[in-house]
Amino acid sequence: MRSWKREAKSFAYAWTGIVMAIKEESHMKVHLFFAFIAIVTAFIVNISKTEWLILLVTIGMVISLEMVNTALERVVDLTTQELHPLAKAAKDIAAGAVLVGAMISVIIGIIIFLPYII
Ligand SMILES: Nc1ncnc2c1ncn2[C@@H]1O[C@H](COP(=O)(O)OP(=O)(O)OP(=O)(O)O)[C@@H](O)[C@H]1O
Repeated sequence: MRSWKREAKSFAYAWTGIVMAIKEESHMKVHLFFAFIAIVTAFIVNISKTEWLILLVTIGMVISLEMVNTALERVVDLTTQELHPLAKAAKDIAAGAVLVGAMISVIIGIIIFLPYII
């Protein structure tokens, strides 16, 4: 069984990863900015409990996808410094996953907030 000390260390490493992604990835700052705007707007227009749940899951999805994409970029760069079609495919597909998540989040944002605004 893992000790509490080891669990705490793993948590600290994961937290370092979050901080690193925010510091090093400009896209992370963009996602966090829009998440902040969405959360402030949600408080102002007083969305329902279900809408809060959907909003939080959506924010978590986009930020997590961006972090996995960042990690994958690092692994690809570690694997090869050369230009390689597989490196390009891996990076572009992972970036595409973030784009899918971001587009869905925009649609969800419109569905949640538009009725409160119009
Ligand atoms: N080793 C590589 N071989 C082939 N194509 C690559 C390689 N590294 C990056 N690319 C491609 O070059 C383009 C630009 O990549 P670039 O390295 O500028 O950004 P990124 O690493 O994908 O993301 P970021 O700008 O967030 O660091 C992308 O289409 C990417 O897939």
